[in-house]
Amino acid sequence: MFEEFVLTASTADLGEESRAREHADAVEFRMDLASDPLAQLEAYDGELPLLVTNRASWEGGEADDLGRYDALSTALTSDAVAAVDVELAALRGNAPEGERSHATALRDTAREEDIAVVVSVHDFQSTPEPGALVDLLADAAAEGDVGKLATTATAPADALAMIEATHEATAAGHRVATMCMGEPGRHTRAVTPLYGSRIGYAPVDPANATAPGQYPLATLREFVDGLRGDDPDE
Ligand SMILES: O=C1C[C@@](O)(C(=O)O)C[C@@H](O)[C@@H]1O
Repeated sequence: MFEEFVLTASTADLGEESRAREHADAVEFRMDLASDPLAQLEAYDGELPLLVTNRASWEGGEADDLGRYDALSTALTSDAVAAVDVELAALRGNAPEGERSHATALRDTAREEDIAVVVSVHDFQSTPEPGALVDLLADAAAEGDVGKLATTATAPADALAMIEATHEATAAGHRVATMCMGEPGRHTRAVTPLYGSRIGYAPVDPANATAPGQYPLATLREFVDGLRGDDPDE
């Protein structure tokens, strides 16, 4: 997974998979936003592979912090799960007590099961300058199979910084996924795949966006394929 760009339908409801199938390559299952996520996983009989995310509260999610690892470990036993998201701060140990050992053990389990590890970083306030973004991407990519960075754009220059950092990190050999949150950075979701970003996130139904500035799934698919010049009939 992630040899090429993967468009995920980001959702808390696996029942949406049938509607996502036409446009998405995978589903990001936001376990922290879902009701009874493990029951949903057990009942899942969709076609799209799953990226499971159980975002910690200290990183903008709603999961019970250390408790989320139990649910993630159970999720990794599901055949449908092809990738798991882990926060860089958890792996690097500058997160709350106990995170590092849990995150490392989860990554070990994922590797044993041949499940890809997406190591993520979020900045809900701002977008640092490109050099700092490249450093974050290099750190995240070194800890897993893909280093993912989502920052908040408050001006067009922030979007430009993210595009530049995507290009530089990819040119340096790091496998990354990048995007800006917020209106001025919205277009980065369509454009960074041209510079190497490997994952896109979009809601099937715009009312259920999992981050500010996401395009609806069908729209992002059209933008990414259109900018790449892919033939829509193929
Ligand atoms: O980390 C990410 C990226 C994201 O925050 C976005 O900006 O699209 C959406 C989240 O669901 C996902 O886990």
